[in-house]
Amino acid sequence: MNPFLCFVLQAWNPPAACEFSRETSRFLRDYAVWEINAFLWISLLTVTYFLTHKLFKFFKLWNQGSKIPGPPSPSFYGHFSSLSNQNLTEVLSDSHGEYGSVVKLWLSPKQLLVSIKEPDVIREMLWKFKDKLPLTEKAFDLAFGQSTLFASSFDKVEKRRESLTSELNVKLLDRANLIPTKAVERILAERHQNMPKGHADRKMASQHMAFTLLGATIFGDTFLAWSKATIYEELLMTVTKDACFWASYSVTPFWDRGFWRYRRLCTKLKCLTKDLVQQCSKNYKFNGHLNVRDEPYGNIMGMLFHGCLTTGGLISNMLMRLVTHPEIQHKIYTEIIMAREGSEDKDQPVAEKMPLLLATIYESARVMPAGPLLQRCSLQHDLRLKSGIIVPAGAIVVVPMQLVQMDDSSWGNDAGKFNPYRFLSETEKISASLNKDTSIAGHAEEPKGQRKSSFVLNDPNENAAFLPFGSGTRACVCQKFVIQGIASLFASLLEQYEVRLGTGSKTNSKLTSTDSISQDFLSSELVFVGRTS
Ligand code: HEM
Repeated sequence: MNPFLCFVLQAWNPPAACEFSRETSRFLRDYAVWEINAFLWISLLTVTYFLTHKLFKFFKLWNQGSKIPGPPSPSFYGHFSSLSNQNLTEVLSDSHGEYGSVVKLWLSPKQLLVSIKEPDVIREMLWKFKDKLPLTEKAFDLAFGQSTLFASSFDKVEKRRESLTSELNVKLLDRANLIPTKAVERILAERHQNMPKGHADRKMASQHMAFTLLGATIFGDTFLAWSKATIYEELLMTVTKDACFWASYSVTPFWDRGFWRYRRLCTKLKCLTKDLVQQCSKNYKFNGHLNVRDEPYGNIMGMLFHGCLTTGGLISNMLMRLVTHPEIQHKIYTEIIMAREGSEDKDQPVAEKMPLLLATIYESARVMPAGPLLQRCSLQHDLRLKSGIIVPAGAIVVVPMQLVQMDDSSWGNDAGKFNPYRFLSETEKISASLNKDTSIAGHAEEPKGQRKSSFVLNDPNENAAFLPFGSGTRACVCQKFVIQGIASLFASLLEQYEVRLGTGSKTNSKLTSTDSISQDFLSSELVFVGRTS
């Protein structure tokens, strides 16, 4: 009989009180032993289930991973140690060369990396795989707080992605066209103040331009008058620089003083963001992205960080290409002047009328993508690709951007050269009066005096290997908006200034050709020479 029932029945027999107290203590002891045993059994079963499940997942990953082609693991710990010495893109390039378009590498016994190089398989994967690596979400959460835009799981970001896409690409697109003029004026005025001779460090100047451009477009004119913008920019960059480091701890390092110092900087950044939003809401009626009642500040800070880093990178790369290809810079300038003359509203350049400028932006994004890899993972399910390869749940799937965007089979023999004309189609018109030479270095010149070549811009996304903004379910929501903003920025900038390389700039001595896309500037000082001076 159940000991508890015995206890209840005996409690109804008052004469046996002494016997009863002995019985009671025995009962309580038995009951405690019984409870402890039950608890131990349940714990044992739970731990066994948990470990078996982990072991099962581990063997499944090994089994399915071993069916994907790739170099053999140098040790039980995988390729990770060799990757730290060698560049990951180089290792992937060698592996793809030897094992085909889908290859695997073991990063650790439990971490499988699958790299895909074939554009059609990449498109398929980027549509099917909807989750991103949890580490990215952890870093964003730590630095900026909860975000519904940069979370790992697609379910968490789906709704906010949709609303932001329509907001940015419709309502803010007009502003992206208008604001840059004011932003550029502000940027150049600041630069004149700080550097009277027009000199500027390329990377710093690009980051600042991106920050001002994004801030002014997202927050309106008030941003340009905000007194704390400089501190905010510095703090944003400091906080984001260390986010991945602190997020890489599997147990939050509460014992580390550095961690608490970092947390204090994050709180300061959040306070400044609140201040900015409050300042701006006095002048604008915000909905969607700045309606802080239902929008976490994490989204705003995350957008500013990602936007500044990527847009700054693209602006910097554009400047580098323009100074090393002055003939293209000159042609873009001519294009801007012609677009201005043809436009009814002289203050508003129309980006569509500047195909060469747009093509130069696309080509700059192709030759130097914002990051080395596009990453995805499937948190729950295995995924079968059309080729028959099964990518097990939990594997990290990557696209090596440099390899895909420089591949001869997708871009032709000149894939390794900077050539914006690859995004343009030529339409020939006979013209005796206009006699402009539209060729660039490496292109056949046309007989002068008879023809005028004009160009139309092709849709760069027609080429499946064009991926600077990603593709598929988690693609960047701002492609249209960013391209428009950068085109307007450069239209204003190049109309007023010619950009040249400063005398203090040092290029990588191993690479001498100006056509080499991998040419790197160890330090690059730019000079902005006023067109009217
Ligand atoms: C030159 C500028 C930019 C580049 C090159 C760029 C590039 C990218 C890339 C490569 C991704 C990942 C796509 C993928 O995995 O398929 C991404 C995601 C994203 N981008 Fe951008 N981006 C730029 C600017 C911006 C700006 C200005 C904003 C917003 C203000 C923005 C918002 C986002 C968002 C919200 C995502 C996350 C989408 C998700 O996880 O679902 N991007 N971007």
